[in-house]
Amino acid sequence: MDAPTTTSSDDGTSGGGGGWFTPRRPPKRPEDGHPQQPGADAHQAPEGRRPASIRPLGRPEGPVPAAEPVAEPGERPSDEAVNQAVNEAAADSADGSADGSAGSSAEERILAAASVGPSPAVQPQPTPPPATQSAPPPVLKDSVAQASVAKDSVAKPSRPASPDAALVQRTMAEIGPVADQVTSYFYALLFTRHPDLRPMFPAAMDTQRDRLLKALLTAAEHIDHTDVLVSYLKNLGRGHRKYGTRPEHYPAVGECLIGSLSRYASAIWDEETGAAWVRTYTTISQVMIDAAAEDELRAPAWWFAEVVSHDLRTPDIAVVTVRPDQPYPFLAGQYTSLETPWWPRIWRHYSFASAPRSDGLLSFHVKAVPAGWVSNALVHHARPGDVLRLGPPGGSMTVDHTTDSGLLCLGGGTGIAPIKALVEDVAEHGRRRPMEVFYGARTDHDLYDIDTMLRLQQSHPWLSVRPVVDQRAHLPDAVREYGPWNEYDAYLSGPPGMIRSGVDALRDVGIPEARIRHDSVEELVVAGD
Ligand SMILES: NC(=O)C1=CN([C@@H]2O[C@H](COP(=O)(O)OP(=O)(O)OC[C@H]3O[C@@H](n4cnc5c(N)ncnc54)[C@H](O)[C@@H]3O)[C@@H](O)[C@H]2O)C=CC1
Repeated sequence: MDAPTTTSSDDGTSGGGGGWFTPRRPPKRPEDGHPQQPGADAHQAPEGRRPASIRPLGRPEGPVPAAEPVAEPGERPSDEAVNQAVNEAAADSADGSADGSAGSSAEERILAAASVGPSPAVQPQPTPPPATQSAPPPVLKDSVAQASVAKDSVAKPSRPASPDAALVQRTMAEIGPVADQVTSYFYALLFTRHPDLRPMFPAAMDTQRDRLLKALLTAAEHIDHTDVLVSYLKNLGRGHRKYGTRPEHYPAVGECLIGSLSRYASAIWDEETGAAWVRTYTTISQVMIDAAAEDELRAPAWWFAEVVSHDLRTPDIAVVTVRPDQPYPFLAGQYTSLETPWWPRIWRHYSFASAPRSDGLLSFHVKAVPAGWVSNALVHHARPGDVLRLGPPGGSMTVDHTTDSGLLCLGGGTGIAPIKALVEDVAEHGRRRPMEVFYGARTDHDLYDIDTMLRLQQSHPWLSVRPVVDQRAHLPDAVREYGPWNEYDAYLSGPPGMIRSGVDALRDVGIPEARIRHDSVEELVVAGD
C-alpha cells in the first residue's frame, strides 16, 4: 500500500495532480532512456519538463493579482480568469520580484512558507484573513509517500496556520459534507473540458475515481506540514510518471479543482480564497513536477515484471514472485504500485515480502478480497509468464541502521510480508538487534507464513516470533503483555483497524510516536483492493 509511515508515509505514488505554469525548459530524456515500452498505454508521453518558478506559498509581497481566479458564490471561475491569474502569477514569480526567492526550489519555498506567521521577515498578505488555529490535521496518506507520518500520527501544528493554509482549511471544512459531489463534479469538469485526459484514468472510476482529488486536497490541507508534505509530494510526482502525467496536464487539473471547490464552497469563496488555492496548488504542482523531472534522469516511469512463480498458500492468499525487466532498487519495508493486464490503469499497492535479493526477484503476498479486482486477478488468474507493470517504490517503513534499538514488529494477516522483509534486512546487516515479531491472524489456518517466520527465528537468535490468533488474544493487546518496549522502534503492518489500535497500544506502553512506523491508513484502505 502507499502510505506514510509514522513518521508514516503515503507516498503518493498513486495519486494524481498537476501545476500551472509554463515549462521553462524542453523535456529532457534520460541519458539511458527508458524506451516507450510495448504494451504501454498509447497516451504515455515523454515527461520531464521543468516549470517556471512560482510565488512562494502565502507570501506575496505585492497585492494579489487582480485577475486571480475568483468565482462568485455559486459560480465556477471562468477558464479565462483562471488562466489569466495563473499566467500573471507565473510571470510575477518568474522575474523573482515576489520575495527574492526566485531560483529557489519549490521545496525550499514550501519550507520557507512554513515560517509564515511568527517570522518578522515574512510579508503577510495585503488583507490577510484572520489567522486561525489550524484544524486538527486531516488524514495524511503515505503516500504523501516516504514522508512516513501516518495520518493518525501527523504531528499537531504548534503554530497558527499560514494565511493561505487557513483559507484552504476553511474551504476543506466547507466541502467536507459534500465531498462526494465535489469529487463527481471535479471529474466531470476534467473529462468534459479535457477529454484527452480521460484515457489516463481507469475505464471504471468507482473506487479509484477520487484518488487524484484526494491526494491534491490532502496535500493542500497539509501545506504547513512541510517535512511530511515535501516528501509526500515528491513521491506523488514520481508516482505519476507511470500514468504519463506531463507538466502541461497540471493547469488543466488545477482549473477543474478550483472550479469544483468554488462551486461547492460558494458560501465562503471569495477572491482571497481563490488566490490562496492558486498559490497552494501551484506550489504543490511545482514540487511534483520537479520531482518527476529529477526522477526521469535516473529511473524508468514503470517496470515490466514477469510472473515467475505463483504459490497459492490458502484458497485466497498467493505469494506472487516476479522478475522486473530491469534492476528495481528498493528498501526492505517499502511497497510498490502494481498494475495487472486484466485491469489496465488500476494500480494497487503491495509491500515487498523480501529484502532486495541478489537475483533481483520481487515477491508479494496477495489476499483476494471481495470486490478487490486487482487482488482477485493476482490470486486467481495470474500465472507464470504473465507480465505486470510496477511503479516506483515508496514508503518509509524502513529500518534505521544507524541505531542499535530493538525492533518491535506487528504484522497482521498479509501485513506480515514487509515485516519478513525487515527481518531479512536486519539479518543482512549483521547487527544483533533484538527483534520481536507479533504475527496476528484470525485463525491458525490464516497464519499462512508461519513456517517461514519460525524458520527465520531458528536461524537468528536475536529474533522472536509470536503468533497471535484472534480466538486467544488480539494483536495489540498481546503486545501489552510483554515488554518493556520503551527502547524499541515499532513497525506496524496490516489492516487499517489494526494499525490504528496498534498505534494506540504502542503509545500506551511508552513508545514515542516518532518511533512508530507504518504505512498510511488511507492507502491501506485502497490497498485492500
Ligand atoms: N505495509 C502494510 O501495512 C501492509 C498492509 N497490508 C494490509 O493488511 C491487511 C491484511 O488483511 P488480512 O490478511 O485479511 O488481515 P485480517 O483481517 O485477517 O487481520 C489480520 C490481523 O489483524 C487483526 N486486526 C484486524 N482488524 C483489527 C482491528 N480493528 N483492531 C485490532 N486488530 C485487528 C486481526 O485480529 C488479525 O489478527 C490488508 O488490509 C492489507 O492491505 C498488507 C500488506 C502490507
